[in-house]
Amino acid sequence: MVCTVRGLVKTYPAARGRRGAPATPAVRASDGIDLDVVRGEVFGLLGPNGAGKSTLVRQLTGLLRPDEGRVRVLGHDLVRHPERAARLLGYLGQDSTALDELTVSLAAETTARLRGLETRAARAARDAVIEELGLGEVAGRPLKKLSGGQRRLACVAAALVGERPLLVLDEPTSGMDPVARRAVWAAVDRRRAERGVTVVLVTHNVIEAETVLDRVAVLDRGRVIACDTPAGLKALVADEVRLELVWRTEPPLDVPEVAALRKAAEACRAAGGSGRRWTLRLPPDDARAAIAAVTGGPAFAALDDFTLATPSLEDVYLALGGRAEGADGLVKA
Ligand SMILES: Nc1ncnc2c1ncn2[C@@H]1O[C@H](COP(=O)(O)OP(=O)(O)OP(=O)(O)O)[C@@H](O)[C@H]1O
Repeated sequence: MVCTVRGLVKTYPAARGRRGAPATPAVRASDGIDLDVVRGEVFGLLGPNGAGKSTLVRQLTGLLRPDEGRVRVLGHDLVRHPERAARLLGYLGQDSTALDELTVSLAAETTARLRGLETRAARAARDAVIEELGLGEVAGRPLKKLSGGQRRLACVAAALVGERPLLVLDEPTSGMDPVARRAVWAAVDRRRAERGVTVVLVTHNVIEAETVLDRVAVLDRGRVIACDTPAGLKALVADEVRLELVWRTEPPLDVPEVAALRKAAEACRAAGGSGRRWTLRLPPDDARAAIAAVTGGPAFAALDDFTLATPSLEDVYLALGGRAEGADGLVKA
């Protein structure tokens, strides 16, 4: 086992409001979390904004001390010895400004040196990761002068450089274009395949979650509400399909079938079932009947588009009772 978490509890204390700002209540951001991550797997943490994902990974990396519970990484107790984390894992936080003044090249080289590589080895590792992530053109520029996506990519390069048996990446691809995202996932996958590196990954992006992750823990309000393979999680909602309807302007609610569907759309409001775009989760037969109703009758003129899809992790998340406002974040990211 690379990483074991038992009974993890972390409460951020209440804060008094200052200068007219409202007081904030205490938040139990980790509420009794148990997790086991095995060697060589890409383990995802999925959940809405504020679910407690970053709080969890910051405790996994020794940066935040839990109130209760145990964190063991590669045999080390990181609650008692948080300083050991730096030797064991490569961490990419949500916003990393520490490297801002350095050039991409120096950021990678310095990190490699800090991880114990000799000068020559550090330079070789630097060149390899810059090439691997397609950063060659911007290698000589300081991070603070790069675009958001390039900057993030440079931080990924620094997180990956050197040989760490565990990588903890908090939304590594946020703000990146598809080419950069693909390069990051390929780099992660290569480390897993060639070196047996284990990866713990926070992501909002459901598509990514389905393609790169071996297992996923779904977090909600500081608790793990499900943990399985993407396929295993999807089996939870296998008897449903997702129907999306897009209306040209206002939905024709005077058509009885449409008015009836609105109720189902509101039940799925979390996924955007209001306004012009409706998302419905229905048993296959009901979805077929709904399509017949909106494409065959007077509603058709008002319909712009529709799609029918098998369930995604997002549907699983909703079926598990995830919060409405969070699901949006899951889809967009
Ligand atoms: N330093 C802090 N002080 C007080 N409360 C905090 C602090 N950091 C996080 N929180 C609260 O703890 C909860 C969990 O936050 P956390 O950042 O772990 O969530 P997250 O799942 O990573 O969210 P996101 O997807 O938005 O990054 C939230 O309610 C948040 O407001």
